[in-house]
Formats: sequence, structure tokens, C-alpha cells
Amino acid sequence: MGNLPSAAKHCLNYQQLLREHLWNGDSVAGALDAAQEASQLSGLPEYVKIVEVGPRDGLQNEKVIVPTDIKIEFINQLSQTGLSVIEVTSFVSSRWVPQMADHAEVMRGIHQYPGVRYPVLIPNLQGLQHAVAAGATEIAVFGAASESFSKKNINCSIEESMGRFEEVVSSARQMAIPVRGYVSCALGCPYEGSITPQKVAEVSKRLYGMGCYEISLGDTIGVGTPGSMKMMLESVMKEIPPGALAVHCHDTYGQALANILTALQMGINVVDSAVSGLGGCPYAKGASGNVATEDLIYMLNGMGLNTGVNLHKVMEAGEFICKAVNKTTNSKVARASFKARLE
Ligand SMILES: CC(C)(COP(=O)([O-])OP(=O)([O-])OC[C@H]1O[C@@H](n2cnc3c(N)ncnc32)[C@H](O)[C@@H]1OP(=O)([O-])[O-])[C@@H](O)C(=O)NCCC(=O)NCCSC(=O)C[C@@](C)(O)CC(=O)[O-]
Repeated sequence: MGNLPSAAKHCLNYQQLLREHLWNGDSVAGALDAAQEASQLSGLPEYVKIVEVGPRDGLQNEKVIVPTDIKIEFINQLSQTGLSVIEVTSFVSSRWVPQMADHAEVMRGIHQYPGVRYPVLIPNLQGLQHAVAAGATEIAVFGAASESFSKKNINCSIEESMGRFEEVVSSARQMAIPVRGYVSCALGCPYEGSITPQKVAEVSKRLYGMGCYEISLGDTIGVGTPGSMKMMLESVMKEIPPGALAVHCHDTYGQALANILTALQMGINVVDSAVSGLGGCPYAKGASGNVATEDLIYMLNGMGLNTGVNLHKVMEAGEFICKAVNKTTNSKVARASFKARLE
């Protein structure tokens, strides 16, 4: 290496590390033992469940309609990565979200692998009926902590949405269908700005109280920081145990991984993410994609936290869907490792 400056040497070493270790789906060599020890010391969870939302949140905002067979192949690839939960589509109005109009075909077309759950998003009883007819066995309802966002996204007030969700949860319970609940705008709203932690706690409590087994707290527009995440979680945790909470972080301001780490340190061990950092809500203008699943796994691997997910296979699924939608990946890990592969 002659007289290379130390920064450049570091770069070369890093790329060598990526080439040699990343493809195994392991963490960087040598770091694992130390990280495992550190995670035990700091009380972080040993296992983190990843809820992959790429096929739904990741694709719902794509302007060009992705062919149904591509969506099905994408989900089938994800099913072989070790992920245990993949949100496949949403049974919403096709006039509101045209990209999800093929929900029934997608649900019917995927191969359901043993050990993988395939929830779908639904806004009302009509959605539940269609989802069940297409073979869905798990659903998620989606509310918001912002009045304006609720109106824009599902065309009703928070109070009206709670009435609809009560009906959905009670109907789902009769069919033994588990229901997850989302709370959007947990760290800020595209229309109202700041949202109080108390409001997030109030809406979360209602969803949990009506029987949602898990509440996913959405930073819909990715404006949160570890500081606001901590304050919001402290408030929500007065009502709901951390074991029944998940975080769903968009990465608009580059804070998603830091926010997730904060949530893990506070006892949460369920994290939503989307392959390649795809995603965004059509009714939350300016929001960028979710935290990339690849970047999340890389961080968790490096900390010695187990996810059961193979990073290499997730990157392959990401490469597949990015090619199909003609996008470059938003995952920094995928970008770095593809670059390293070429060198
Ligand atoms: C909730 C509605 C339907 C209300 O929309 P509406 O227009 O008030 O509904 P309506 O009850 O008056 O019915 C109007 C028409 O919609 C039909 N309709 C009614 N319900 C359904 C249904 N389930 N599936 C299919 N069609 C439906 C209904 O049959 C009727 O059809 P028409 O008679 O005019 O032909 C609409 O606002 C909607 O579909 N919104 C969905 C918006 C959406 O999907 N947003 C993205 C997901 S949320 C998100 O991304 C955030 C999250 C979860 O990721 C977390 C985070 O990041 O924060």
C-alpha cells in the first residue's frame, strides 16, 4: 500500500471486510463476540423480530403499476430469507391506492411458507371480508395520532376510525384472526406538525384495549430523533407493555437507525422495515422510504442481536425488486456491498 493515507487504507480494509464477511449473512468478523457481550451488558433484546413491509408499504406509493407476478415473486423470495412476518398487500380502495388493486391476486398467488406469517392492511369491514375471501389469516388496522392525517388517509376522524376498527377487531376475533394496530404520525404529522406523546399514547391504548395484539408506532414522515422517540415511548409505555409494541421508522431525515436503537434500548424488540428502503404513504407528502431491511440487519448483526434473517438473501430480493421498479436501492449496506463486489 506504500504511502496511502490512513483514511484510504481504512476504506480498503473496510471493503475487504464487506467482501469477506457480509455475504455470509454474519456480522463483521471479530465483532460478534464482543457485541454479544455488550448487548447482554446493556440489556438489549437477544432476538429482534423484523416485520418486512416492503411488498405493501414499499410498493404502495410507486406510480407505475408493478405487475402482479413480480409482486408474487418478490414475496416468494422474501419468504426464503428467514423473515417470519411479511406484510403482503392492503385491502383498501383501489381508487385511493391504485398500486394495491391486485390485493386478492397477490394474496392468492403467493406461496405461503411454513413459519412465515403474511398479514395484510385493512381499513374497514369491507376490507376484512375481501381479505378473508382471498385467504388472509392475519390483518392490521391503521389509525393515526393526527386528526388531519386520519382524514386525508382514511377519510374519517380518529373517533370514527376507532368505531370502524372496533367492528373489524370484533369480527376478526370471531374468526380467530389476529389483528395488529398501526398508529401513524407518532413523531410528527405532514399536516399538523408536532403531535403530543399523550395523543399517541391515547390512540395506542384504544387500539390495544380493543384487542390489537401489537401496536406499531409509525414515524410516517421520518422526522423523529432519538430524543422525541424516547419521550413518545415513555408516554406510550405507561399504557402498553414494551413487549406489545413495535416501531415503524421512515428515514426521511436519516434518523431511522438511531431511533430504532433507542427503541431497542427501551425494551422493544419488534421493528418494521422495507427491503431497499422502499416505501412511503401516498397521503404523507415528502416522506421517504422506510428504514432499509438490509441496513437494519447489518446493524443488528454487528451488535450481536439475532434476527434469524439472512442478509445476503434479503439483498438479492432487494436487487430483484429494484430492477423491476427501475430504482436504485436506498440501502447503504446494499450499495456498499454491490460496490465491493465489483472491485
Ligand atoms: C378507507 C377508505 C376506503 C375510505 O374511503 P371512502 O371513499 O370514504 O369510502 P366509502 O366507504 O365512502 O366507499 C367509497 C367507495 O370505496 C369502496 N371501498 C370502501 N372500502 C373499501 C375497501 N376496503 N376495499 C375496496 N373498496 C372499498 C366502496 O365500495 C365504495 O365504492 P363505490 O361504491 O364508490 O364503487 C379509503 O380512504 C382508503 O382506501 N384509504 C386507504 C389509504 C391507504 O391505504 N393509505 C396507505 C396506508 S397507511 C400507511 O402507509 C401508514 C403506515 C401503516 O405504513 C404506518 C406509517 O408509516 O405511519
